[in-house]
Amino acid sequence: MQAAETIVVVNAGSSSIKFSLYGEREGELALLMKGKVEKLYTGDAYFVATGEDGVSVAEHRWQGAAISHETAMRFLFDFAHTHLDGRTVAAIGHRIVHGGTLFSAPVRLDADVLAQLERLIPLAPLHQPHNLAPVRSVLEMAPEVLQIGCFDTAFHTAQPELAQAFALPPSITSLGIRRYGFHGLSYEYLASQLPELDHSLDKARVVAAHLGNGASMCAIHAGRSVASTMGFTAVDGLPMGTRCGSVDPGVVLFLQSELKMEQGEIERLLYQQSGLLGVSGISSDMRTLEASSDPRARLAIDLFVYRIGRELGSLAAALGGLDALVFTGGIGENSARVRAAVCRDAAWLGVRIDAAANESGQACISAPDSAVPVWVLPANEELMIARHALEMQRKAQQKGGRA
Ligand SMILES: Nc1ncnc2c1ncn2[C@@H]1O[C@H](COP(=O)(O)OP(=O)(O)O)[C@@H](O)[C@H]1O
Ligand SMILES: CC(=O)OP(=O)(O)O
Ligand SMILES: [Mg+2]
Repeated sequence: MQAAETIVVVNAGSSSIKFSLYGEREGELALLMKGKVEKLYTGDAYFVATGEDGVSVAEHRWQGAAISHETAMRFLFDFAHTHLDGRTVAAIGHRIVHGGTLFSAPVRLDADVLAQLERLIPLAPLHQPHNLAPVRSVLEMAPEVLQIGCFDTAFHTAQPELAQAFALPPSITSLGIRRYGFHGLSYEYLASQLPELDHSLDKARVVAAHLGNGASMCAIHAGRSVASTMGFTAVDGLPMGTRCGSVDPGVVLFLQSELKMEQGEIERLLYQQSGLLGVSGISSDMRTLEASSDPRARLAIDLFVYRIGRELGSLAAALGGLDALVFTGGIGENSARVRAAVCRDAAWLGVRIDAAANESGQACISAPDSAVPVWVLPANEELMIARHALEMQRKAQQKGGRA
């Protein structure tokens, strides 16, 4: 990458869109600017961008109007475009939630790849359409721009066969109906950071909890994914902001056969009307629930914590032990209450936290006598995407140079 070039990163989550601009300094990626639109669809969305010194450079609020991914994306593209500071775009790195069976590593996004990824929209309806829409817009407006897709599923392709399998006949499994796992860019980033915090963690058995609007947990052994709570789709596993997490598949059959619900209604129920929102009837947002004295808000948080505890036991079993526990994501990074409750329930694993360190937001929140160190690390899917995009851009340049 040249000094006057930048890598643009776009990360469309279910309730937020994040973007970053990276330059290169002395061979290393350097963050120039980042921003995000949060609380999409709530009527309370806001945008904030910060410069390389972390100081706010712009803010915007959409009071009253429920902002969609499309509106937020258009706003962010305009914003990024006017803040390129004369730099040209070396590559755009996109987070793509589902890579299916075809994509297990970053890939150049062209019309053919895009068509293959669009077929996966039903497997990630809250994400894939919003991940792909900006790719298509750029392909139409500026087809010469290098666009790189980085997949949430890719990190989990290292999992053993058993961890990826459903107990279904091979005729079904062979269609790609198996467990994939998501939030892989976040876990890949954590796996790259942990040995920097403590070098003994490079071989460790770690359970990482990415708790955001989408929430999952991952068992990581020596930096590789071993098991995850999410499966074929990102609706599996933990309850989330609006997603139900694991339910007995018999529930879906019952909704269909006895309640006569249509496929679209069932999808809306499981993806958009369940989880924290469905249980509380109040909000999908943990901040709102924590501020509420309504017993239904309490119940939603309790169920969230209970299910994290159950999955922690299951993932520790998949690892054959537990050497570290890590929290990340909007809730994992910011909710001392959720972390304290999860760690209280994990006392049987020897987990003990330092209440003051937890409340004050330290990186290491375990007590000195905890059998398992507990870390809180900010998610940085954008940096992971930028690393992949830079590597792909260098390869493309070498290839171009040889041609
Ligand atoms: N200070 C906080 N305390 C508790 N929860 C928080 C706090 N800040 C953010 N959150 C929660 O984080 C969640 C959003 O997580 P985030 O990772 O940003 O979302 P996404 O999955 O869309 O990327 C919301 O439930 C929000 O309430
Ligand atoms: C996969 C997923 O649930 O992503 P997010 O947390 O960004 O919604
Ligand atoms: Mg996210």
